[in-house]
Amino acid sequence: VDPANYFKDYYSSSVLGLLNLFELEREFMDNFIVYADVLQEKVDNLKMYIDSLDRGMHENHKEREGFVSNPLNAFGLIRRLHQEWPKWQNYTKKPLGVAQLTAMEELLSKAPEPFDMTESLKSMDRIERAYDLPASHIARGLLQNKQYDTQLSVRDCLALAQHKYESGDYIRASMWYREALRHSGEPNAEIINSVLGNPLDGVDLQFARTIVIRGLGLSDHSMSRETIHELASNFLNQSSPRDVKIFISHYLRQSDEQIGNELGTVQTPPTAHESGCRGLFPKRTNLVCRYNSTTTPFLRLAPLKMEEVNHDPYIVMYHQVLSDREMEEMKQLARPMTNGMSGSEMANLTEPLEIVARVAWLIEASPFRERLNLRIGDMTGFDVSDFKALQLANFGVGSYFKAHYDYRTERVNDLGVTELGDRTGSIIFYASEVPQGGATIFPDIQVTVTPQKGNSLFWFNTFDDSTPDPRSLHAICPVIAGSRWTITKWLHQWPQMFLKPCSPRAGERTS
Ligand SMILES: O=C(O)CCC(=O)C(=O)O
Ligand SMILES: [Fe+2]
Repeated sequence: VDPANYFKDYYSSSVLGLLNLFELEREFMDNFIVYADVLQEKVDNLKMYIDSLDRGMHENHKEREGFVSNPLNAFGLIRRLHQEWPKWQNYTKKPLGVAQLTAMEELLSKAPEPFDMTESLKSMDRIERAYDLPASHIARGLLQNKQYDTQLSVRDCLALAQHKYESGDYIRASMWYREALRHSGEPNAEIINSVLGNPLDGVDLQFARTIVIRGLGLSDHSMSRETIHELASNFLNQSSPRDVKIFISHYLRQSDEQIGNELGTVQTPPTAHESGCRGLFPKRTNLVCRYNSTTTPFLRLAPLKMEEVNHDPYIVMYHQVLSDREMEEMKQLARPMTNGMSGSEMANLTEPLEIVARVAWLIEASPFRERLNLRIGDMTGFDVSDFKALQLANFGVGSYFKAHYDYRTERVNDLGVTELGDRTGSIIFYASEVPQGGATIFPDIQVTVTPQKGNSLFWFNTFDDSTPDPRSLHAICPVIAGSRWTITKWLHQWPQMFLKPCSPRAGERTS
């Protein structure tokens, strides 16, 4: 596949793509403003001419007769209509801002396609669910405990409501319809709606339908989707618009009374995965920080600050092992990045992706790569000289990596590195701050690791006897805000033969 086709026109999965879109909108607005100015100038000119005429009011017949009886007025009248007005009429017809109109059309041909729109709806949904954020908070710019000074518009809320409705999530759909109706509306809504259409047209009916479907679904689990939708349609067909309004306001009053409930939006207990992302795992105690000055001779000179994250399986965080300069260097090397799929493959996906992020492999030697590999060797004691490539990843807003194992599975076999043996250990460098979300979690052992810029996380995926340790299951929670950069390296089994000899698993030791 031509790398140019990877993800080429899709903006939604990375901050880099969104920056391009931000530029696109700015350029569009620049042209829009010039176009509006040109129009304004024309309006000003037309008014100026009218003002300059000073023909007088001439309210009644007698006054008008007096006016045309004056030879100067009569002459002027004839000459104007013969000579001037045709020219002004021509002026009104003159095409305006043609260059801007063309530019705007060209810019819009690069606007996000439906696929991008769907992806960003899915991203919002992922964030909403993973962190159980109430629609009322999101709409007002409150994400977890952080208040942003941005709000969603009525149209934003409705697009989200419609998406939930279409994906069969009637609980969240009703929350979002509710937010749309509760919205105070935008200034100049009347003028804007005259162009865009009134966003609230038909919303009452759609909201009522959602509430009815939701109610029916909750009350009788045996009913099929078709039956539920049919019953809802029958009910609504018998209702007048007034009935619908009353029905909705009754529902709103009722759910206002449950507003205290809003924080626990959907009343199902969180999965281990969700608990991890929400930071709900029990706090660890007996873990320690220490300096590692023994792995290699180098560390006797420059000891590393290590924080034990988990004893068994062993997980450790190294503090401040990547400099700001190196992080910048890495981002330069990371272009162009792909998600490994072509746009049309992405668009035809029916299953959720395992990973939504941009990834690049550093295959070519560079001083940066050699330096990092040396450091990894120093930190972990692993020999990485047989597999020098580094993986760079950028996770944009809403991006995630679903729970997976790094040891040999179908997925890893595909990568053709199996001759080096299994991925005994994994190490990642957090190369950016992630303001919200994007934790690395190990749901089975209840470990959540918050990315900290410049730090590095190392863990074992296999037992000492090199068999897979399923407790190494891990995932990346959806990024809520920020751009998450990482460098990943898998540490393979065979090159470690003499550095980390296999030993029997603790439970199997016979003596
Ligand atoms: O970036 C992370 O936190 C983990 C990355 C990971 O699991 C992987 O690349 O296999
Ligand atoms: Fe992984």
